[in-house]
Amino acid sequence: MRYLSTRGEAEILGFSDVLLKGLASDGGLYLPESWPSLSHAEIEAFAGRPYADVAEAVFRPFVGDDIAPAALRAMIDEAYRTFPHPAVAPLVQLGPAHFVLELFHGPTLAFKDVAMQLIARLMDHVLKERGQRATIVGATSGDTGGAAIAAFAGSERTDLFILFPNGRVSPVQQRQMTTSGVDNVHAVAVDGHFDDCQALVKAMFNDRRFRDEVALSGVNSINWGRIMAQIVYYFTSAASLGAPHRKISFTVPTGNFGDVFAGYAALRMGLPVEKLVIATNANDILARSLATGRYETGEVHATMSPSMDIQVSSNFERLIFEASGRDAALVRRLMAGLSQSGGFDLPPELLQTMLSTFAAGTSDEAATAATIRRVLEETACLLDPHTAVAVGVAETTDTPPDTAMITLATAHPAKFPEAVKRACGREPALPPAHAGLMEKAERFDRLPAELAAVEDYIRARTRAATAGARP
Ligand SMILES: Cc1ncc(COP(=O)(O)O)c(C=O)c1O
Ligand SMILES: N[C@@H](CCOP(=O)(O)O)C(=O)O
Repeated sequence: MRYLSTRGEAEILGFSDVLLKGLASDGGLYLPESWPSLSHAEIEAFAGRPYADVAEAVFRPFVGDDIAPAALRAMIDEAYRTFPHPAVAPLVQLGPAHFVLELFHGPTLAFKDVAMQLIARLMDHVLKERGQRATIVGATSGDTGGAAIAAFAGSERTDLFILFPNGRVSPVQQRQMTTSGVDNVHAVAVDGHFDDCQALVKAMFNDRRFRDEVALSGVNSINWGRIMAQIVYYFTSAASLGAPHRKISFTVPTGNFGDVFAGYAALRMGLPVEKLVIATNANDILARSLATGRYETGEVHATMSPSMDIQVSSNFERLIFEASGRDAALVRRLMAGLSQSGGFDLPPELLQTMLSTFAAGTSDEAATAATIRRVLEETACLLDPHTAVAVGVAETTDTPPDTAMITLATAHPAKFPEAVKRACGREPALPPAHAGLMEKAERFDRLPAELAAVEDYIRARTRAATAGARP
């Protein structure tokens, strides 16, 4: 499989190069040249199969010949053995036709583990085969950082730098990033919000000299590998509820648009999906864009679902590319508008195409707290605030009676104990495997949201600059 950039001006690459590269050299995001397709018979046969079997079937066409089948399978098995739940991503029934897909059974209790456990292994494998090292940077609003640190901690071939917004992540999220105690991991508290961290990461990729000097790589969902890994659970969950013969919709709590774009990718691969419902908190840029056709960034609001406190939703660019019939010139024009004036208008026919697949809704703070309270009373299920945003939106979305709704549960409630307690009076405890996290000593540095300061910091600490860096 070959991959091309949404902006149409970067070199076309194979899977391993795309994995290491992260962002395309023209500032765009990589997508497969064509969508592999799975037949209805193949999808039906996923029901009841081990998660790793489905993952292998989904990844194979994307990986192509770049990684030997046995090595790929071994990495998949290892990655999903880190999930103590035998189903990896189990479904829990909330109502007659409403199910919650629990994606938080991995090492850091958030859905990011599903992809991160795999791509850390894939990257290490490719780097080892090539005899290279890489410097990995990531921006986080709380969960990507912890998941990346858990996945890359101790890796011989990578140095990992995670930028998180100072004071804007939950205490559990912060400890997951600052207590690893390993030398190849650097947690950095940036004076700003998530969008500043993400802008710094993109600016580092666009600084060619720096990028080459430190052999830069990225693990945010701008990296195609992240999206690929997240496609699997759309297939496992839908098949277990009767797809392709039963109608299924998904509601996805959304920030950077990576997770819901993985659902769109599953649809493009042949999974029949009625609707993909985008659920946002008060940072409702995506819901507003679909309602008005105007994508307009504004103030970031701090909410009880901090991982979704995002305005610049990177993967929306991938959807613009796909829904416009792969019009790279349009993507370039809209993205130029975004950087020049903070917004752009979606052409009306593009908006209509998006609306044929997507719907969107917003849950404000009061509604989210009420959802946590009500679901606990009615089902004894304790939701984290991100999942509660999505459950609230799913319940207010028009769903035909013959359609099952799957809402993605993206984090364990114990990552946000204060917010959950405020909402329903019950403070969720961390699972036993995480006992002691809050007592561990923290190690992190604090930096201004300035490119030069962050680049100097990384330069001084990366080992890729000195040994076998990628050319
Ligand atoms: C718990 C949680 N839910 C939802 C999201 C939104 O996912 P995405 O950015 O892929 O839209 C994130 C982070 O982005 C998250 O950490
Ligand atoms: N919510 C994320 C933000 C980064 O998103 P990503 O999926 O692009 O890595 C987080 O928790 O860090």
